[in-house]
Amino acid sequence: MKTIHLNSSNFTYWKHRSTPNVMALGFFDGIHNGHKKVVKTAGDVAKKGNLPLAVMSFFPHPKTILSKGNTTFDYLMPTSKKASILESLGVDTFYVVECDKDFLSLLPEQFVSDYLLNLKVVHAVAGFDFSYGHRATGNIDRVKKDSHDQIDVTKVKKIDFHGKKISSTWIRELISNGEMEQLSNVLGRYYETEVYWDGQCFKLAPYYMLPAKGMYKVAIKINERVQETEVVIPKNQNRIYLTEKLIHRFIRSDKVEIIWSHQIPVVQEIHSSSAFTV
Ligand SMILES: Cc1cc2nc3c(=O)[nH]c(=O)nc-3n(C[C@H](O)[C@H](O)[C@H](O)COP(=O)(O)O)c2cc1C
Ligand SMILES: Nc1ncnc2c1ncn2[C@@H]1O[C@H](COP(=O)(O)OP(=O)(O)OP(=O)(O)O)[C@@H](O)[C@H]1O
Repeated sequence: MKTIHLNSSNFTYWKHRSTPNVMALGFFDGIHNGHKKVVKTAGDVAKKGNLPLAVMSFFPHPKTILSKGNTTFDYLMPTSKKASILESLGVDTFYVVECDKDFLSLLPEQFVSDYLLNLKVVHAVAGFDFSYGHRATGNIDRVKKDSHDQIDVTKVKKIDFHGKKISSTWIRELISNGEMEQLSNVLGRYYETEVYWDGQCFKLAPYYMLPAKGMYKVAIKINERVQETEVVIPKNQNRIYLTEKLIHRFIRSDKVEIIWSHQIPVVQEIHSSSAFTV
């Protein structure tokens, strides 16, 4: 899979290199079951038409631009992690459009002509609630008309869990409440974060979300070796402490992933001093 970071300076270059394709549209933070359905639907259309499968996402998230940096935005995963999951879903080209004020000001019809038609999209796939264009007034039903019938569309129906729409927003809420077990049901897999060892504890790599303070059952993956253990996140600290000495000695450069299983109820207040370190 090729990941292409599109911006106003390189757009013409990539436009000339694009070929007719089927494209799935959306931000896709966390790649939950709803997102997977959208990408798989686009994949089926691509296969039928013998066309490559593309995904278009944006960075940073439109909300960070619209709030003029006034609200913090918790990403579920960095673009690189999104890319590796999309690759596993059979995506050929992953476009990440640089999101800025000018991009967000595009009228829906401009977005269709400048981005979709120019990148030779012949079929666009998005969920029932995908919005785009100035004041978010564009929707997938408009794409066909705005492209003068050059782009066919498929709108994916709502994927829910026990009646509630699966969304990145809901997943963020579950993480900030430490509801990791429920989160795995909604996400369709365990939440995974990359972390790094600072000599005493783990710190979260950028663009991942730290669960609420508490004790958690996790699996720690180091260079493909997986070990189950428990970790503690103390109050008001962006740190993750081990509760037992692990045989493995972490090196600062180790690529470590934490796979979050569930929260363990604890009676007393958790302080960092109560957490052992290796
Ligand atoms: C070209 C383009 C222009 C957009 N302009 C706006 C805008 O003016 N106002 C807005 O609230 N959202 C705008 N959005 C954001 C989308 O409506 C939507 O919120 C975004 O794609 C992220 O999806 P999500 O909020 O479902 O995660 C725009 C998106 C695109 C692709
Ligand atoms: N539960 C769902 N069922 C069907 N389609 C979905 C679902 N969730 C998202 N999509 C679609 O997947 C694409 C990417 O969605 P987007 O990133 O906006 O996700 P989201 O989970 O709704 O995010 P947020 O909670 O931030 O609004 C869009 O086309 C969107 O319509």
